[in-house]
Amino acid sequence: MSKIKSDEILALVSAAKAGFEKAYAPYSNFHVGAAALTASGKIVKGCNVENASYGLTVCAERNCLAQGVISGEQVFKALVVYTNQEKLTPPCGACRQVIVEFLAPDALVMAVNHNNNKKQWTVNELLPDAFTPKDLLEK
Ligand SMILES: O=c1ccn([C@H]2C[C@H](O)[C@@H](CO)O2)c(=O)[nH]1
Ligand SMILES: [Zn+2]
Repeated sequence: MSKIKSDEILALVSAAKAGFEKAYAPYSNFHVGAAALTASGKIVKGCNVENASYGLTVCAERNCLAQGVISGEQVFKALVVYTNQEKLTPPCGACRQVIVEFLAPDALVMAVNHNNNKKQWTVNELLPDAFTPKDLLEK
């Protein structure tokens, strides 16, 4: 597991909570925020954005990483997911694949809730034997 400073974790949790406050989830009423620490030390955030055409919903984690890419960042050191659920929210399968694209296998992914309960994984624990950009290089 790559080491992230405790003040960076605090800042990530606070940004993920700010993302959570912006969630657009009128259909599920399941609000999610996410924040990521970029390789250059910036923090980007996201929230889930649902749609009347339910399948078009985009999770907080993917919106967060897309926001990072839009702001010029393509490498992230950690990702935090914030919900107000007693049971901590792990990234869904689609998000795990996108996380693998932009975070190293030993990077930190953490779920946190309104009670400050926390659970953490490495990227590799969330999606072992992932299909990655490297798999595209083989002929
Ligand atoms: O890790 C997760 C899990 C779910 N959701 C969203 C998708 C949908 O809007 C709602 C319920 O699945 O929560 C996320 O944003 N991240
Ligand atoms: Zn997801």
